[in-house]
Amino acid sequence: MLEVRNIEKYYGSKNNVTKALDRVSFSVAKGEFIAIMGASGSGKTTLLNCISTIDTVSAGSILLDGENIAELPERELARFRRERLGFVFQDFNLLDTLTLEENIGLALTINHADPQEVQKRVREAAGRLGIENELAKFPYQVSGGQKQRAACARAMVAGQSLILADEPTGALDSKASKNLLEIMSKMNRAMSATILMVTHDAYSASYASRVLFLKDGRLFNELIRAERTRQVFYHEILDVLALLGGDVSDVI
Ligand SMILES: Nc1ncnc2c1ncn2[C@@H]1O[C@H](COP(=O)(O)OP(=O)(O)OP(=O)(O)O)[C@@H](O)[C@H]1O
Repeated sequence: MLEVRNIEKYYGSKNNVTKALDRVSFSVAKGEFIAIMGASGSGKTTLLNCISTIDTVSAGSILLDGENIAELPERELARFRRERLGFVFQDFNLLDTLTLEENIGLALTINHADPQEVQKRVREAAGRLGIENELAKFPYQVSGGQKQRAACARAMVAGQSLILADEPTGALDSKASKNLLEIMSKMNRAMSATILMVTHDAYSASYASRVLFLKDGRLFNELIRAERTRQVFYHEILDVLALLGGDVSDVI
């Protein structure tokens, strides 16, 4: 469903060019849970920003459900993001003046969905994520973990094809992180949600079904979990990170 073909991304001008992505190619099947890892500056966020249409590629193409997103006209980008992509960011990105219920249903409301249908879908998603009793509250009235679960509900409530998560556990303590990762892997297994998650944390990555490693803007390696337990997979991820170099204490 997602095909990244030979993408390159340069920043800067003539005399001062940074090659952030260098001929990166991979594809993602529906229902995969993919983690993208790599040292600081390896291009993870740039890759996610290009896929989310927040940034544009310098060369190559990105196809989502067969559609080349680089060719989408500017005026269609907002709708494309709202309808096809779900976002989960480190800092939650919920609107402070809306309740969790309103936040989760925002994309549907903007699309003029029937209010009763919005309410039904929001409650269903909230129920799956265990925040059905928090819906009337504002973001400042709930915990970080609950905020992030609301962000996950928002990311899937409109039937978005792809959930993009950038360091989703970055602002959570270890208990809330574990809880969120279990929820994400449940969304992935039970609802076939397709998830692409950037993380520098091996523990978070061990919940994915496949891990892509970036080094200096290039794909360096990939690991597939297959039937291995999460614990075994976690140790394999640490081994690749050690190979990648850099400070291991920086990545666990
Ligand atoms: N807007 C920009 N202008 C110029 N250079 C940039 C810009 N954004 C990123 N870069 C450069 O591109 C490279 C990749 O950056 P990117 O943010 O994608 O890395 P990352 O792997 O997400 O790092 P981190 O883990 O620290 O967030 C880096 O060398 C960075 O300095």
